[in-house]
Amino acid sequence: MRKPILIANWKMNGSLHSNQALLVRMLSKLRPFRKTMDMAICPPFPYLFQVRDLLGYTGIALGAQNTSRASSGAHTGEVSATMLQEMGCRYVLVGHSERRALYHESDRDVAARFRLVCSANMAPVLCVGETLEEREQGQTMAVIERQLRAVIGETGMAGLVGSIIAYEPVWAIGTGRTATPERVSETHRAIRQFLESCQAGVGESIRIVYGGSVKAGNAADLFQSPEVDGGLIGGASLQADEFSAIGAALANTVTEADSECDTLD
Ligand SMILES: O=C(CO)COP(=O)(O)O
Repeated sequence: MRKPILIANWKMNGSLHSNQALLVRMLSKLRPFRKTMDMAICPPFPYLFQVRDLLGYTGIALGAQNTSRASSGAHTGEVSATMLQEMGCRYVLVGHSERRALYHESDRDVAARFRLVCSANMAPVLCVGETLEEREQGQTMAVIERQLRAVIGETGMAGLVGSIIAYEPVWAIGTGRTATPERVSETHRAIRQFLESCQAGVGESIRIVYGGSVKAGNAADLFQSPEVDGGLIGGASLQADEFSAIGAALANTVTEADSECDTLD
């Protein structure tokens, strides 16, 4: 069984003061879901230390929003994967569509970052997804397969094991528009089938989460498909009540039998 995971991507938001207030409120609300799912918070780099301290022993993991494609050296302004690992990060987002579009990260750049995150013993969260234009041209899976192949070319299928894929249709990010639950489910299934065709077992075991305008009001519908293993949440992760309601919706998808297995673990 794939354990659900809920990831907060704060993007370039927050302050020392607001992070503290948000987390104090959020952590108590997320506490009941700790056994049922994995959770992670990805703040901007300068707040990693603060958030790590506030997360303490809650069982909620720390994540980063990106890393350098170089491992060390003369790369002013960059942050390496080993530094993030040293700071206590367990997850690192790679290939977010905002990085691809606004900072011109190519598939090869993303693949290099992915490899470095794996080498530093963290789990990459590989963001994939199509633009509206690509979707309208029926290119969704061609785009996603190209994005996946770049990573497979860099690490082989071994790199995918233990990583997470986030399906984030670009047109759904921060727009209030979500893909329909059916469409999300179909795309996640197609991603699994593609990975299974590359190596049996990988597609079925990998966690695929959905991101793009997930809110408390649509989370239950989006998470109802067994193909959807959780969410990567942007705007709604900046509001404690909204984010914890999304957590509750995800927790509700875990059957009693599953949670008994978890308790036995
Ligand atoms: O980009 C996202 C998460 O990485 C999604 O952002 P929103 O939830 O704000 O649409």
